[in-house]
Amino acid sequence: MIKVGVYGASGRVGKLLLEDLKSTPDMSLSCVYVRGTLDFSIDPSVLVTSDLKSFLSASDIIIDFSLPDACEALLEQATKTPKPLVIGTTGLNTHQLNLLKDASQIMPILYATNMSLGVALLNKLVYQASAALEGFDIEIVEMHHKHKKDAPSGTALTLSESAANGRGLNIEDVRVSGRDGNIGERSKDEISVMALRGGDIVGRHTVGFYNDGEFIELNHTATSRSTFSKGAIRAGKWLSDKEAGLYSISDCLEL
Ligand SMILES: NC(=O)C1=CN([C@@H]2O[C@H](COP(=O)(O)OP(=O)(O)OC[C@H]3O[C@@H](n4cnc5c(N)ncnc54)[C@H](OP(=O)(O)O)[C@@H]3O)[C@@H](O)[C@H]2O)C=CC1
Ligand SMILES: O=C(O)C1=N[C@H](C(=O)O)C[C@H](O)C1
Repeated sequence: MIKVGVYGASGRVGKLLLEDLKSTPDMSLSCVYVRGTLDFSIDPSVLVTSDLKSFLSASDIIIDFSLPDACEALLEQATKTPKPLVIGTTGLNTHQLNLLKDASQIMPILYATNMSLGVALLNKLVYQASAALEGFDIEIVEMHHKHKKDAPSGTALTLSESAANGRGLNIEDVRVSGRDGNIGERSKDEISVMALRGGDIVGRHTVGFYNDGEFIELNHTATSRSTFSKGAIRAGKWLSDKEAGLYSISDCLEL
């Protein structure tokens, strides 16, 4: 039985992880980290703690869906108490991403901005389309619920990297994240990533390739947040016996 610790357990995805783990063979919830008081009931066998060291020690693997600063604290403690980590938190800054990479030298870490099978495939398709559709303008639009804090979404940023890689470009050189005012014509290589927020949209990503006379749009829509929690649990099972290293969702899905 793989003992799972959930970080961000009171959140939208965290709560689903607790539910989904109940029906997952070979895995059980061992521990949740909470910084305040728990406002829902939980099996008394599960350790509820606000001490990161105890949290890590009580689990065989950790699944994290929290916020960037919380993820940073987890990574810092994990370097002293290493465990396989499935990280789903988005909006990490450069320092936090570097911390994650460094930590992966001493423990296996699977970092995915989107845990769904569909988006993992979409990234491959975007890379191929970007390489094949020379001269087409690439524009990415993402839509999420009004509570989402980071923008653009981690998924959209990863998709923009796939698109840039398909063209042999560095995304940092070509990404545009907003247009307003008398900005002039679109430049040839720019890849725009635009964020819309509203209501309860779980997650929608469209990558468009636009040319004179035709365009193609590749779209993925998550209709249930369970897609992410189930995907993270699948990733955790896969990661539990891996060597230290940084893994992607494509590694886990063998895409
Ligand atoms: N990779 C993927 O497939 C997906 C990634 N995400 C990402 O996962 C993250 C969580 O999303 P979501 O569940 O919607 O967010 P929520 O805001 O609903 O949940 C955030 C969780 O993190 C906890 N948290 C916040 N700050 C801290 C802190 N400083 N220390 C400890 N815990 C903290 C919150 O606890 P508290 O109750 O105490 O505030 C809460 O449990 C986001 O970054 C989101 O973008 C979301 C969906 C899919
Ligand atoms: O915050 C969310 O909800 C989501 N966040 C992830 C992201 O930033 O890409 C994944 C998913 O789209 C939902």
